[in-house]
Amino acid sequence: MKKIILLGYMGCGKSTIAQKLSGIVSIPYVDLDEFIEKNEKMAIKQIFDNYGEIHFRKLEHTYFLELLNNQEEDIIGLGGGTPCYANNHELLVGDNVISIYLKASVETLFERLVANKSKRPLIADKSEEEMKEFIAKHLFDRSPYYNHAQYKVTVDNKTIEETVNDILNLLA
Ligand SMILES: Nc1ncnc2c1ncn2[C@@H]1O[C@H](COP(=O)(O)OP(=O)(O)O)[C@@H](O)[C@H]1O
Ligand SMILES: O=C(O)C1=C[C@@H](OP(=O)(O)O)[C@@H](O)[C@H](O)C1
Ligand SMILES: [Mg+2]
Repeated sequence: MKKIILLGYMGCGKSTIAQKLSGIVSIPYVDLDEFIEKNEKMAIKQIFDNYGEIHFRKLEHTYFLELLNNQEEDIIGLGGGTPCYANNHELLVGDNVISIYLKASVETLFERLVANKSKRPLIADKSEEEMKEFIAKHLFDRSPYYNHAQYKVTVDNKTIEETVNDILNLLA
């Protein structure tokens, strides 16, 4: 079976949608960040704080490759930065994967991230004011990587169920 890969900016819903989709189609899922945390026995924030982002990006690449090659989970929720480092974007194309960019506007991302920033080292220390500008610039920089995905699903103003339905429609 092909691996279904969900990607997109922090807060677009990768972890939430991967879990929900998995429950509906009865295909096991794995969240790359959770997989890293479990294997490294450390929270993502701690990995950043203790060893720095470059170390995290190396781990992220290694564990992403491991997940692509395992036979266990066929739905993978990536971290927001995964496609943007270590040529990981090249792994989003090809016959063995179905890659889906969950596309969200700056407004949607901001709304979801203000309430959920503490575990995300890139924004944890930013004020609300700083965050909006940061997200806008960062999303612009990262979009070329996200656009390598084979499919795109817009998530603005959609419930979790509606986004999952859109994904099911494109998989059908
Ligand atoms: N319609 C929605 N779809 C997905 N997530 C949503 C939605 N509405 C609110 N959220 C919330 O947005 C937050 C970010 O979602 P998360 O799955 O952690 O994103 P990601 O893994 O892409 O960073 C979560 O707290 C989630 O509950
Ligand atoms: O965008 C990023 O660079 C990151 C996104 C996070 O995942 P989520 O997108 O699930 O928050 C996590 O991998 C880490 O904090 C770095
Ligand atoms: Mg996530």
